[in-house]
Amino acid sequence: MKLTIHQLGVHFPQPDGSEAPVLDGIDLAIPAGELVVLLGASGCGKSTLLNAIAGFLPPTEGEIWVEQRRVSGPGIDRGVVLQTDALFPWLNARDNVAFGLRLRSIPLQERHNRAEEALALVGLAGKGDHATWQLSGGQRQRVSLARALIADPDILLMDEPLGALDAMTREQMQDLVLEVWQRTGKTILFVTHGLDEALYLGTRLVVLAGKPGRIVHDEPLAFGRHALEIGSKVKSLPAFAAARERLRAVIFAGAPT
Ligand SMILES: Nc1ncnc2c1ncn2[C@@H]1O[C@H](COP(=O)(O)OP(=O)(O)OP(=O)(O)O)[C@@H](O)[C@H]1O
Repeated sequence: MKLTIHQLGVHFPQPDGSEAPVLDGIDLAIPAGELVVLLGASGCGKSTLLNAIAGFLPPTEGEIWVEQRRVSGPGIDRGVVLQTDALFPWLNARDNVAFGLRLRSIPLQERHNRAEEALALVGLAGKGDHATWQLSGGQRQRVSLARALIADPDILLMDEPLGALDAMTREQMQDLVLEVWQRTGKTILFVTHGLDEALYLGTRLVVLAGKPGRIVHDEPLAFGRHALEIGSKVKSLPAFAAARERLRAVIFAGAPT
């Protein structure tokens, strides 16, 4: 589903009664099926942008559209995965995944079946009965991803979902994100601090910088599609290293290009 952001601005009220602009003049059109990575220095407003798209935060200015529907709050067309998994410790993996369906009064057997399907999609087939404490950090994030996928949202919003994982698990999870993206065709907006991660995953890189945050760079990427064929060897390609060096300069300069 196409996501369109038009002249988005977000201001936060300050203790002295003034308003601090955090995002300004954000224009972004994301066609269906893209995997857009959003990169930028800490505090430039990446999470704020994601929260506004999720409908958790009303924009001060501008509009957000999913196809022809204007975003005015959270909706099942947008699934969210955050850095901390926020699983319910009193529920097993399957019931954590199925929780949203329970709220929508979907019958037990259907909830169960759909949760098992979602768990299989993230590589956790047969782990539905596991308690959350039996799961590793990577498995917990897989459950979070399954929980976001179970409602079959058109758009997945992922805010540093791999940020708390160790390096090896993080690499495995990057491959999982690519696999899920390929298998489901979802439109994904993926926030990260990691330039290598951004290059490895994205079909497009959007860089946010400044205070208030603005889009200072936007370019298509091809490594993610290539990684689906040759895996992490993509990271050893000279073109990958060259892109990393060029984009590092763009990001550190924080300057419009
Ligand atoms: N609810 C809030 N009220 C006031 N200011 C806020 C609020 N939420 C975020 N901010 C401020 O808005 C700015 C952007 O925060 P945001 O979390 O969106 O940045 P970020 O790019 O995601 O940072 P990081 O990479 O560190 O997660 C920061 O200066 C932050 O302190």
